[in-house]
Amino acid sequence: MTLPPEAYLWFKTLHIVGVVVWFAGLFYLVRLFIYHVETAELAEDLQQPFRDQYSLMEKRLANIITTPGMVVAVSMAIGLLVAQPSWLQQGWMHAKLGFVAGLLAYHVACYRLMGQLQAGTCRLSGKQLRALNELPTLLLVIVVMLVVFKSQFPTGAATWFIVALVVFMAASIQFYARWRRLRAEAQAVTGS
Ligand code: HEM
Repeated sequence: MTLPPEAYLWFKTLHIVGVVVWFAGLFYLVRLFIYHVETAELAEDLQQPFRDQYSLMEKRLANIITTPGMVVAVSMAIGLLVAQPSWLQQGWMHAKLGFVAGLLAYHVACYRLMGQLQAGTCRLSGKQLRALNELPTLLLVIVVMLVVFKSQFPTGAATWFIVALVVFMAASIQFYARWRRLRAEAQAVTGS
């Protein structure tokens, strides 16, 4: 079967739309997990109602936005490879597929975490979840660089860029954790 020439551009359009929806879902999902674990800081009588609400929001976000986004992104990517199989002979595509496998593993891990949160068995802290939430950002940057630069991937500059990004993310998480601790201490002193 020969595909019409514009099929490739349709696959690419829908691939990019799928990727945007998938990432929007992944970013917001782990943010909800953070709010979910931090319900432990609320007054006793508020904890369960908030947990129930976050569980519902997580389930809907994962099943109605995140997973459908992933299915569109991956199925359109398969369409792109069928329309142009020569991509599969290029090194940058092998690297991209490796990072996408990592992203799929992250997607599965989010579902496992969601189950643990709903069962009340999640042992991760808000700070650990904030660090986890940075992982898809790194994968996004690397995959977009691969697909844009392709065989001209600037390995040296890209490595420095990724290292700077990781340092910036780690520092932001540490500063935010410290700010939260100081704010909690100040509130305990003033009783507000
Ligand atoms: C299932 C795995 C994937 C495969 C097999 C795949 C394959 C492809 C192919 C063949 C193209 C067309 C390249 C071109 O025409 O220049 C493309 C474009 C693109 N992909 Fe993917 N992709 C996958 C997953 C992803 C993911 C997870 C992201 C985002 C993190 C992503 C981001 C993009 C972007 C932004 C473009 C447009 C690049 C451009 O037109 O310059 N892809 N992809």
